[in-house]
Amino acid sequence: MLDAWNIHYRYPKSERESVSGVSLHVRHGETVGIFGPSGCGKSTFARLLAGFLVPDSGRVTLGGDPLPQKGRLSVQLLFQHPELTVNPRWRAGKILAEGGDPLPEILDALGILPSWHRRYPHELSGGEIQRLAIARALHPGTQFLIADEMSAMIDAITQAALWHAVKNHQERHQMGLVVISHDLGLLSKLCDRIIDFPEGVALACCDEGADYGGRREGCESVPSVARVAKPL
Ligand SMILES: Nc1ncnc2c1ncn2[C@@H]1O[C@H](COP(=O)(O)OP(=O)(O)OP(=O)(O)O)[C@@H](O)[C@H]1O
Repeated sequence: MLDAWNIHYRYPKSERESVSGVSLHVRHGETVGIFGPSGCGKSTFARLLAGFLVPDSGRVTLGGDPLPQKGRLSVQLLFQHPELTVNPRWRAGKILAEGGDPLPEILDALGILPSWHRRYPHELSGGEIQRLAIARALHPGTQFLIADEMSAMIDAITQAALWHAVKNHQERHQMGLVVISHDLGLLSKLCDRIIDFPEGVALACCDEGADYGGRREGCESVPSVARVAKPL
């Protein structure tokens, strides 16, 4: 499991906490959606969950141990703006190889063409760079993937193809998936459960035909998602 235990985090120049007492527990093979208003700390929490930031208090564990500091990251994070996560001086082939040899079926599923390999990021579209970032992140060694507004800037058809590739990989490798999005429709299609951030209560049960009009009403509380003690 990937576990966040009562996480608190305040940015050095900020007077208030951006994440305040959040806990989350994600199982292998499970997809958890995170939904919440702008500025409530979702992206900060994603960075904490992936080990990009270190909590002021609380802890993140993977299989009960602290997140590994060395080697290939077992928890991968994808952002809305993939161009910020690739080295602009590297060709696409080198970017892809950064995460180990990319799986041919992943390249195929994501529609990554061999002709892209010699191009620099500025010679690719935003959607094409996002495909590189996804291919780099999807590796048999990736136990958990955190997708922070990964497909927000992508057209609906490409978005569907990318999520299809991610979900196929998840099924094959029992990867845990955390999806952060403002799009409740997308979350309802992808996720086993959705939580309302930062309160941490179950927003909806993702049964087929679930009615999101009722929001919190009628949803079972999810014991693995603790309530936040203090709202932001
Ligand atoms: N580097 C930073 N330094 C100081 N404060 C920051 C920094 N990054 C984010 N914040 C603040 O932390 C709070 C949470 O930001 P965060 O980006 O995590 O929210 P979010 O829920 O992901 O928002 P959105 O849905 O708009 O992407 C905000 O008040 C933001 O201004």
